[in-house]
Amino acid sequence: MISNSLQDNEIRPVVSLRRVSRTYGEGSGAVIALDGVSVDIRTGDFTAVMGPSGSGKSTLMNVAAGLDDVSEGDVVLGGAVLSQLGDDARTRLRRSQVGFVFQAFNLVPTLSVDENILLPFELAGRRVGAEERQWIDHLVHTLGLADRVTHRPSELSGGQQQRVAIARALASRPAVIFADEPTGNLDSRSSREVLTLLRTAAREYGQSIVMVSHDPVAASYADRILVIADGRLVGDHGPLSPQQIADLLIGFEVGAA
Ligand SMILES: Nc1ncnc2c1ncn2[C@@H]1O[C@H](COP(=O)(O)OP(=O)(O)OP(=O)(O)O)[C@@H](O)[C@H]1O
Repeated sequence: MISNSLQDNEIRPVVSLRRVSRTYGEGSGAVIALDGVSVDIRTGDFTAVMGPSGSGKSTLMNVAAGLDDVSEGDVVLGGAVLSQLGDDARTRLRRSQVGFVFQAFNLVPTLSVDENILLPFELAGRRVGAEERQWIDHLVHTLGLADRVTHRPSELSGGQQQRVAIARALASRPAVIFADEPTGNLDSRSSREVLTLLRTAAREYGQSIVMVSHDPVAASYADRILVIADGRLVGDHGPLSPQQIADLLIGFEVGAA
């Protein structure tokens, strides 16, 4: 059963989806990627979004982050209804409220580690204040990147590159970070480091994180696990073990067949 998360937590959710549908294409070729999804993403939670391939996970992330439009329903991010904002206002809101971590790291190859981490400030046309600089230095140290700040991404391991991407996402303290398969390209040791880091960011810094993943081990680090199948929200769980998550997903793969 899907719990009513508003009752579970009195703090305002960081993102709310209200009866959100997203259809791609038209007529007989139309694909319903999301079908009437309502969910509150709780502030300070590390939330995993799971489901079979093609179930709508990336679409959910893209509409929740304001990267894609909804066909029906509303997304409320940082107190604003995204569909009521023009493109510029939405871009500004995204820059100030949202951080991203992707499987492909998305670091700028010609910039150093430090410059990559500062990129969101550059894009927002903001100067880094003294307190922010302290926070970034703290992140760089905590993430074991202190002796790498002048290096280029190509000089780092995959795990180190992903840590830079996470430092960049955390640097401006966005309201929410969306991570799409953040450990997809990493070996198991680097994956564990990155997942521990995301969990620590939620627990110690109150950072809200939404992670899309196929991997039951990755999702076992989360506080909450949402399961999507055929564009619908079909499960909403507290922390589970990798085995419990794998069993859940097998149920949906079989159910969908
Ligand atoms: N731009 C698009 N145009 C047409 N169809 C799309 C588009 N984006 C997604 N879809 C379709 O919408 C459905 C949901 O796709 P989505 O990428 O959200 O699934 P997913 O759960 O993230 O899949 P995967 O785990 O394989 O990445 C799929 O059937 C997909 O083919």
